[in-house]
Amino acid sequence: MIGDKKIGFIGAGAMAEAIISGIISAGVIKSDQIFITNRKNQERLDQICRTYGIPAENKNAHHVRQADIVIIAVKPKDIDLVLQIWGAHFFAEQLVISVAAGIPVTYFEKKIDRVAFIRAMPNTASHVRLSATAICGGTLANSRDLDLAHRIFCAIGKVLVVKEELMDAVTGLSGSGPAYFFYMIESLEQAGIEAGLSRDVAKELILQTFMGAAQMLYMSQKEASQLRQEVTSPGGTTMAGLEMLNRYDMKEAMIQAVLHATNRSKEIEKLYASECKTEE
Ligand SMILES: NC(=O)C1=CN([C@@H]2O[C@H](COP(=O)(O)OP(=O)(O)OC[C@H]3O[C@@H](n4cnc5c(N)ncnc54)[C@H](O)[C@@H]3O)[C@@H](O)[C@H]2O)C=CC1
Ligand SMILES: O=C(O)[C@@H]1CCC=N1
Repeated sequence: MIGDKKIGFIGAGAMAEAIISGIISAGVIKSDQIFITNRKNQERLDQICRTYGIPAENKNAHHVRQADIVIIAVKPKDIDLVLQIWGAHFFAEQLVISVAAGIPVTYFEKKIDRVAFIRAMPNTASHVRLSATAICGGTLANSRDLDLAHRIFCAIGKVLVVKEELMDAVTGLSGSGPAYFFYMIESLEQAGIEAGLSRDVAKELILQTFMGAAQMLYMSQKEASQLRQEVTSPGGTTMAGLEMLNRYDMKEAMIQAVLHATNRSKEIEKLYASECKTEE
């Protein structure tokens, strides 16, 4: 799907691994088309290469620099160092995709003005090709670049092209989203145990219930609220359970979680956007 193009990863952490795992299993790329580098942690690089069949010689910063597409997957705090070290090496025909939360595309463009940048916000479900990814392009990113990014992320889930101003909300909702679900599952596991089930049984029941409910909603024309009502018999067990979720204001907790995460992304963005201005 992306032909013989090479993809280079700067950063070999959780998000890089999720993307690598997804694109290899989707068959969009062969392992030997992937190049990767990581700061300091050689063991981590070795582990990723072993797991995904990436040839040992591809763990090479020089090769990553030569890749057709470079995916920057380091924490926002490490972006500056990456741009310092790598900035001079990016070349005009390259497409650079950043998955860093909160870093505006203009920040990259101010530092390096000859390269097409795309900001992407996937999530770790890329691993299993079920990511929800949003992308937006910088000023030099043309439709061919967006199409290329679209094809990469489409292979590992759903892709939405959004205006950059929406990226913080995307980050707070679906970028961080898997963590909210894992947290709910952790809580439900504990609940199952307190209700008398073993951890294994509780986990199996919850997982199947989540997958079933998600699939039902996905396939149905009905709203979540309607499906919820169909589970809730008057005076029954679900009503008793939901009463507690309302008493402890679970809805408000979820809303605040997403808004707080969105604001955190905005804070990071402001930090970098203001730095762009002072450099003008
Ligand atoms: N983990 C997640 O669920 C998601 C993360 N992201 C974004 O992806 C980026 C990476 O996040 P994670 O993978 O979770 O972080 P991580 O900490 O697991 O991985 C980052 C990796 O980058 C390496 N690194 C740091 N500086 C480097 C440099 N100068 N050159 C090469 N490698 C360097 C670190 O050694 C580390 O292995 C972040 O910007 C985050 O906002 C986006 C969506 C979801
Ligand atoms: O927690 C974070 O900052 C990253 C961005 C989205 C998910 N993880």
